[in-house]
Amino acid sequence: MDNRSANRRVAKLAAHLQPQIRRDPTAAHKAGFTVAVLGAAGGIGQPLSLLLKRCPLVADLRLYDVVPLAAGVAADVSHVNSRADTRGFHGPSQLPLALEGCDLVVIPAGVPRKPGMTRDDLFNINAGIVRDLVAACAKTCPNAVLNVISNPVNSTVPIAAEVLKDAGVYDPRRLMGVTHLDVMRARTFVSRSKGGDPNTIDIPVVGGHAGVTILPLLSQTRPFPKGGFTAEEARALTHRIQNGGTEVVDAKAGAGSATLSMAAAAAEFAHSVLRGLNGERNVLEHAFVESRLVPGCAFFASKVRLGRVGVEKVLGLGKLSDAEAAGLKALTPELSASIRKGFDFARASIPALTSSSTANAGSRLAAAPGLGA
Ligand SMILES: NC(=O)c1ccc[n+]([C@@H]2O[C@H](COP(=O)([O-])OP(=O)(O)OC[C@H]3O[C@@H](n4cnc5c(N)ncnc54)[C@H](O)[C@@H]3O)[C@@H](O)[C@H]2O)c1
Ligand SMILES: O=C(O)C[C@H](O)C(=O)O
Repeated sequence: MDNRSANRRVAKLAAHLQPQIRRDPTAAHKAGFTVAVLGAAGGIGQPLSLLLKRCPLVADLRLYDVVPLAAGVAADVSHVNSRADTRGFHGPSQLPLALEGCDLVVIPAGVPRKPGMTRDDLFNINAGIVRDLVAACAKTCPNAVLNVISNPVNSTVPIAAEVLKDAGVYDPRRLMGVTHLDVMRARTFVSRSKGGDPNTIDIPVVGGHAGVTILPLLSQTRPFPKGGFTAEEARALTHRIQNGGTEVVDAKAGAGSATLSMAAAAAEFAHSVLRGLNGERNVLEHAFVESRLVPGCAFFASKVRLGRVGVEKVLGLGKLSDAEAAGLKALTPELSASIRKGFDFARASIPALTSSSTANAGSRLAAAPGLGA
């Protein structure tokens, strides 16, 4: 065979293999992603770090906390035999090192609820923690996807958005509040009461992440249970899903809130984000993101399609039952007020945060497409 026909055969083979390489989810894993957990020594942070160490898409895992235990957690997790290089960082001086080059930053830093508290009662402490951590992300890894777990999510995500805008690096596609635990709870409680496989049952949970702002759309359960839901079943299941967090807070009796189930939810959600960044098509999850779905709510949780840029598309709410439509109407004032509270806090405290970044404000924002739907 002469050189030219050999080259043609190689080119033909390469062209034939290329689509397979693109489709093969393991093909791009070779590079892997750099992921940081901020609050890694905490109740969520520790099991989340362990689960991320096991994630095949993570090549470099950075575990950061304000307490020195971060180093111990990293030493411990690093012995798990997976490819992710794992290092611990602690204290603000090491935060930029933890964030350098990150593709994804997961933020469970902050205080949890005790019995009798609402998530909003955490605002005074957690708002400042999230503001400062996101400011550090804006500076060191402005292109990273941020997954915000710290409560109250309905306010901390708007705070994060304002901080990113102030730094001129806001892209709504890369900012997500993690509401996946609500989806997991819906799958668990509905499949237990009505049958179905909790791994595959699909139940949209929309709105926000606090009490009545958590709105499961049981009428859209797929596969739909035989006989459907009676009004009483739908009411009881909705109530349980909305109060799943309080159920755990009360059961832990002052020792914290959901940590293990949340770590599982955050790890599963992070894995989906990385699958999207990795080029996998049609990765669908729920997240609290910038949205135009509901007037008055600049952020809203709904089904989203994840891709190479983060959130590729905010999907619609579908057809609601009468009870769900009433639930949506009822949640809007509370969610809207929580979002406004986050915006107001950020706007009031940002001038103290960064004076030099103000000149850049909006430069990237202007270029970033909004998340419509
Ligand atoms: N989104 C959700 O569905 C969901 C579910 C469960 C819990 N949460 C929230 O997650 C947060 C954490 O819960 P937890 O049980 O892990 O609490 P925790 O107290 O066990 O852990 C929090 C960790 O954050 C660290 N931390 C505090 N300030 C920090 C800072 N500035 N930088 C870095 N780390 C910092 C602490 O040292 C601690 O290790 C709470 O706000 C809780 O309400 C959200
Ligand atoms: O309920 C909490 O305070 C923690 C979390 O938001 C949850 O839903 O479990």
